[in-house]
Amino acid sequence: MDIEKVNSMDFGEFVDVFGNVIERCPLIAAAVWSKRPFSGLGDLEKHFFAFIDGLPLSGQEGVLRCHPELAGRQLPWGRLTAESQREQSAAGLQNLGAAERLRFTELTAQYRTRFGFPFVLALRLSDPAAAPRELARRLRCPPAQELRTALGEVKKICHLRLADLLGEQP
Ligand SMILES: NC(=O)NC1=NC(=O)NC1=O
Repeated sequence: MDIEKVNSMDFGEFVDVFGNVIERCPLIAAAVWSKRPFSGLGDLEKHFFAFIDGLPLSGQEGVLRCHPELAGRQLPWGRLTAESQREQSAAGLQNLGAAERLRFTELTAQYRTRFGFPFVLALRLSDPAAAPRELARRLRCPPAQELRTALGEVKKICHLRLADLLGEQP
């Protein structure tokens, strides 16, 4: 899809297409629509990122809380979105061994207890086998720093999903 097509979308079509580039946060696409016309992928994603950066702390934490836990567990509030399903299964997290899955589950529980939101990692840009080590490292970070790191991962996921939708190299 080219950027002219994006700029020609009405509100409903735009939110249908871009509503999940930030996991389960269609409001962000709804807000970004009013920033059209976009000059390209970079301009489009700049508006998604700016919306996140402009949120109050509660809103930024809310964006993170909309992300599914890793390790491919079914969510208490329903199934994974198609994008998350693809990203998590491609990362092989659904195939973790029993011991790995237990360690990962324990770490994600400690992480959520400490920070109040799930561990977010752009799986397509990271070595899945290193995910538990990355989780353990970030678990020790100060909350304000970890919030910034986690939002950075949300932006990486957003970039990849936008690149997919526009048919561009991520
Ligand atoms: N908690 C997460 O990191 N979730 C995810 N990372 C991805 O790359 N896709 C997800 O669903």
